[in-house]
Amino acid sequence: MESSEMYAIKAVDLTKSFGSFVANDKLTFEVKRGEIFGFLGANGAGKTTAIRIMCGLLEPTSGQLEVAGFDAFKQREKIKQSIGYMSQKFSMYEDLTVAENIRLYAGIYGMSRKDIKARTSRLLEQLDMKEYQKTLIADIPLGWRQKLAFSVAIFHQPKIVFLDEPTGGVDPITRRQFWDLIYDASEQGITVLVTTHYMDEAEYCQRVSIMVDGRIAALGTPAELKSEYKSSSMEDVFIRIARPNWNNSH
Ligand SMILES: Nc1ncnc2c1ncn2[C@@H]1O[C@H](COP(=O)(O)OP(=O)(O)OP(=O)(O)O)[C@@H](O)[C@H]1O
Repeated sequence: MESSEMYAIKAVDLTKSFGSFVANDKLTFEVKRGEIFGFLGANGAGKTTAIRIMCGLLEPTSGQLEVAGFDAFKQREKIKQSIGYMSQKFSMYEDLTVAENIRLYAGIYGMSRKDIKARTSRLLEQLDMKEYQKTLIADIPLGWRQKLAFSVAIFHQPKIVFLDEPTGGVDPITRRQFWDLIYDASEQGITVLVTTHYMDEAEYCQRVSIMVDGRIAALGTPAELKSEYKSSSMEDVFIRIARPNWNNSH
């Protein structure tokens, strides 16, 4: 495969089958370094499977994939060391405090105690959460939890962070604040691949792909896709591509 210096992720005909079922069908796409890439698709389209492969957790069936310069068939451990991951479904341990969660995750990611201490206090200041460091995660609001979970996922300064529906269930203002953190991370050079069901968030991405039934049906900047599908919003683009029968049945 061509050198992937400028790409954080490069997939060519990436395929994953479970028996005779093809969950990812010849995905070909690239994510540039530092890019904020939206990975969209209806439920069951195959996003989570692709993310698990890109995180080095699942071996692809065929095709080619490089993540952070490493081969997804042969160097899965190296990939795991180069990435961060956050999902709304599971993010922080509720029965540990804010500071304990940060220490736990940073330790898992192999950071030294000295670095953890110095950076924990900086992080809590940035998030305006210093006075909550001894508060149990269960006792802080969901939106704060998610901002903290994102900060923890990039605490070890990975090359790429994967966000699987990171803002599910939070209000629009908190979601906007969450996106400020995403932009900060991207400015620091961290590549962000994010899935979301909120189409206002799709507009915040630099480029998006839309998966339908295991295939990438569309890929481009939000402006390009709106123009291509003669739509005024990403919501409209998404409905046209991902739910072709939606207009007929509603
Ligand atoms: N281990 C597995 N064995 C068999 N089929 C699987 C397995 N994992 C996923 N699938 C199937 O692959 C398809 C894609 O699932 P996937 O979770 O990747 O979709 P998704 O786009 O992430 O959807 P969601 O947004 O609901 O998580 C589904 O039909 C699912 O049932």
